[in-house]
Amino acid sequence: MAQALNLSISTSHSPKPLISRRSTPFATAISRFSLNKNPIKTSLFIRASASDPNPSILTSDNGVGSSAVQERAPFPLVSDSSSIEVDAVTEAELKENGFRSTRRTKLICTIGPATCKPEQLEALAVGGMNVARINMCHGTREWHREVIQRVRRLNEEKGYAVAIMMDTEGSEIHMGDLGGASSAKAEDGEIWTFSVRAFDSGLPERTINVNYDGFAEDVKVGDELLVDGGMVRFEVIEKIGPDVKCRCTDPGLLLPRANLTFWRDGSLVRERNAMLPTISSKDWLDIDFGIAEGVDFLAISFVKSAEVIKHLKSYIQARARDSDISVIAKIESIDSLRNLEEIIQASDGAMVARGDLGAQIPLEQVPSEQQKIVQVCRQLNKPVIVASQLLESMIEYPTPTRAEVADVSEAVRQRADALMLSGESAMGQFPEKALTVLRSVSLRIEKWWREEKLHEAMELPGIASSFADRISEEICNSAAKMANNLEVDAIFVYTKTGHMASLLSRCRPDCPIFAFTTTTSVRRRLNLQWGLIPFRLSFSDDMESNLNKTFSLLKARGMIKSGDLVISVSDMLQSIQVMNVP
Ligand SMILES: Nc1ncnc2c1ncn2[C@@H]1O[C@H](COP(=O)(O)OP(=O)(O)OP(=O)(O)O)[C@@H](O)[C@H]1O
Ligand SMILES: CC(=O)C(=O)O
Ligand SMILES: [K+]
Ligand SMILES: [Mg+2]
Repeated sequence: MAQALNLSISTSHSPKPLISRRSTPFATAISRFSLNKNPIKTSLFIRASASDPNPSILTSDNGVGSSAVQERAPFPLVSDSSSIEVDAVTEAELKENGFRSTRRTKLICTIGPATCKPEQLEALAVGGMNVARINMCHGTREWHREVIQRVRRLNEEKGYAVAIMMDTEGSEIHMGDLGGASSAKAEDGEIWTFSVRAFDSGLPERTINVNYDGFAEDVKVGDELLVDGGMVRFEVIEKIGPDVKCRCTDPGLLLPRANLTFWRDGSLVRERNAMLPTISSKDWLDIDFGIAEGVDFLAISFVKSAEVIKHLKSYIQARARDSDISVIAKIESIDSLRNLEEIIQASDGAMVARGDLGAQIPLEQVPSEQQKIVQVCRQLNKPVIVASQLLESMIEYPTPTRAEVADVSEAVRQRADALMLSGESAMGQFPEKALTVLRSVSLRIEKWWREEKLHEAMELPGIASSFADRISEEICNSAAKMANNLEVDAIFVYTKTGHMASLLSRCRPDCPIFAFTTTTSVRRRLNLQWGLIPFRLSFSDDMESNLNKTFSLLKARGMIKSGDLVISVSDMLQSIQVMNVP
């Protein structure tokens, strides 16, 4: 499709073009209609066939100079509005504040002891949690199953659409669980023992279990031991069989199962943990559990290569034939940075897991890696999550630091798909307040960027692997551009697989995207993607009737009103339609 597309304009019911086969640029044709203040209904049909590989675009405008829309197609008043499903929180938000102010950045909360009760989960759902994350590093499968069931129940009974993400433990080196204590303080100069021994009768004082049997063999006297990427530091002073004696050099709070890395001569010692599998035997059991429980996303810790993702995806496909669990690659190791593009290409999304990433590369390198990962994901059309320490101080305090707010703003400004709370929501004292901060900072920054038109246009390379996909991609790119130029209120997309919705999201248009999809699982998956408002709706191949149905259902619920300008696209009919809500 190297040459200019042929453009013709016709009424949608007359196959005879008004202006035939003229090479008119999109924008010119459209601006003619945008001047018209009568109800507008404009369609661009792109048709391609095997015999005619050059698609022709037919533009229909049955609104110009007449109120043809109402005359021709009176909209049935459907009283049964229950056949459209949307997240109750989004619905309320749309009713109160209209299209423009809906939040585009999605929010994920890690669920832990501070947020696992039904009323706590509901408070997070009301506060805008789009995805609940459970971390298999902590708690039992029973505990996690209970959380999943509570979230499901909330969705069913109260109309939320919270998706579930299960995060694997991965087989990096972790501390044990501190013998039941919720934390332990390590003071400067104290001597602590890190041991691979199993202690039957409780942990001796200042002793930490290590989960990796090779630990005592691998470390050397003089190595630096970093807990949680440097939150606490030790120096190895002596090895006695399975025990490693260390002196605390940077005091701080030790948390159960915190990650451990060791450094020698200023660089990370990775030979040994490079030998550990990305997905441990425990992880495989957890993954089976996740598949059985029907989680929406599997986040894989310490991914090193695309191979492991492909392997896992084929496993999921064999185990859960009808399910479409998305696999999210967590970028948190040196290897994952090295193989970034192929890992992201193989995955359904990625997470910038800054906690462990900051333990593997110098901290000052994390921001540029974050920006790069966000950019690669956007180019490859994969959702991206920015995670860890966004509001770390809110684990203890009710207000964030200015620096934390600046960090959240930067992730929103980069237009990451989603932001994630970890300890802030899992075990912090102010989970709801932390979520409120993410929400209000997202809204404010998104608004500022739209108003000031500050977003730089990102070069979006073609990613389609077939000609049909390429048409979808062109349609979405054009629809998003038109939406910005015409300042429409919303883009509607009718999509069975969610693909067209994600292509639109990738363009990061100024208006929200209403994504109509037929299945609950696709709808929940779209929850992770920037700017999408997912609805479940049964629809047919007849776009005219789909639109009529949608308009009446949404109007009946007060979510749109007459005169709103929308652009609609679908993956059944390759067309772009522009119209006022009748
Ligand atoms: N299910 C849980 N049960 C108990 N504590 C939890 C649970 N989930 C999280 N936490 C607590 O919240 C903290 C932050 O959670 P987070 O998910 O970021 O884990 P993490 O240990 O930092 O590891 P990861 O690198 O996998 O994110 C944990 O260190 C732990 O103390
Ligand atoms: C989220 C996570 O795993 C990390 O930041 O390390
Ligand atoms: K994890
Ligand atoms: Mg991690």
